[in-house]
Amino acid sequence: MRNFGLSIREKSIVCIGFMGVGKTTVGKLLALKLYRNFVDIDAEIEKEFAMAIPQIFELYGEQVFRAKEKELIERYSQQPLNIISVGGGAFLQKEIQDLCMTNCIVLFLDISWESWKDRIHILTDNRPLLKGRSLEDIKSLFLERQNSYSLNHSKFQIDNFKAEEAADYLADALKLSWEIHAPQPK
Ligand SMILES: Nc1ncnc2c1ncn2[C@@H]1O[C@H](COP(=O)(O)OP(=O)(O)OP(=O)(O)O)[C@@H](O)[C@H]1O
Ligand SMILES: O=C(O)C1=C[C@@H](O)[C@@H](O)[C@H](O)C1
Ligand SMILES: [Mg+2]
Repeated sequence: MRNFGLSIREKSIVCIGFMGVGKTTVGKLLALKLYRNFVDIDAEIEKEFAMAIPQIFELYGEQVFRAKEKELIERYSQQPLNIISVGGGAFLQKEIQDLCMTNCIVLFLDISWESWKDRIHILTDNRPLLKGRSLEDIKSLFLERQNSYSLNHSKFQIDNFKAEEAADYLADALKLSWEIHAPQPK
């Protein structure tokens, strides 16, 4: 699909960041606030395979998962007016970075390691890349991954925000940028 000519207001918004920072939770709330369609790429992958992510990894392997992740992001990133939450590993693929940076507004949701590690107990079950790994190992992954998220249009530090507050913060920032970029009357 070609989307030449989409204005900044029409472009889809993509939430990136490490596993568990709140892309799905905050993205869903943001979509409600902006009256947009919400797409969670992990959930779409699960629908396509009709199974949960840990089973996809186990049965088909990570490469197959990554190929489907790219295919779906390619589709949704070229549509207008979506709020898209991608998985924590999506930006490891350069093609995905390029697709999102070109077609969408990319928001990096960030929290510090100190805040993140308090969440670990609610995350490990559904995330195969966390399961069975030591805290030290996970910290290394957390730090390694930061480089892939450095390509973005805006970064939001959301450590101290509840999900609802984080969504307000993002919505306010987006509305402000849309006002700034609004066409001026002649
Ligand atoms: N702002 C927040 N404050 C506290 N807990 C939060 C916040 N945002 C999300 N959570 C909780 O953290 C957990 C992970 O959130 P979520 O699934 O949205 O992360 P994610 O970034 O989409 O992760 P993934 O990359 O694995 O898809 C959930 O249990 C959610 O309720
Ligand atoms: O960070 C990652 O590599 C992943 C994050 C999750 O959102 C899922 O996409 C999957 O568990 C892999
Ligand atoms: Mg998610």
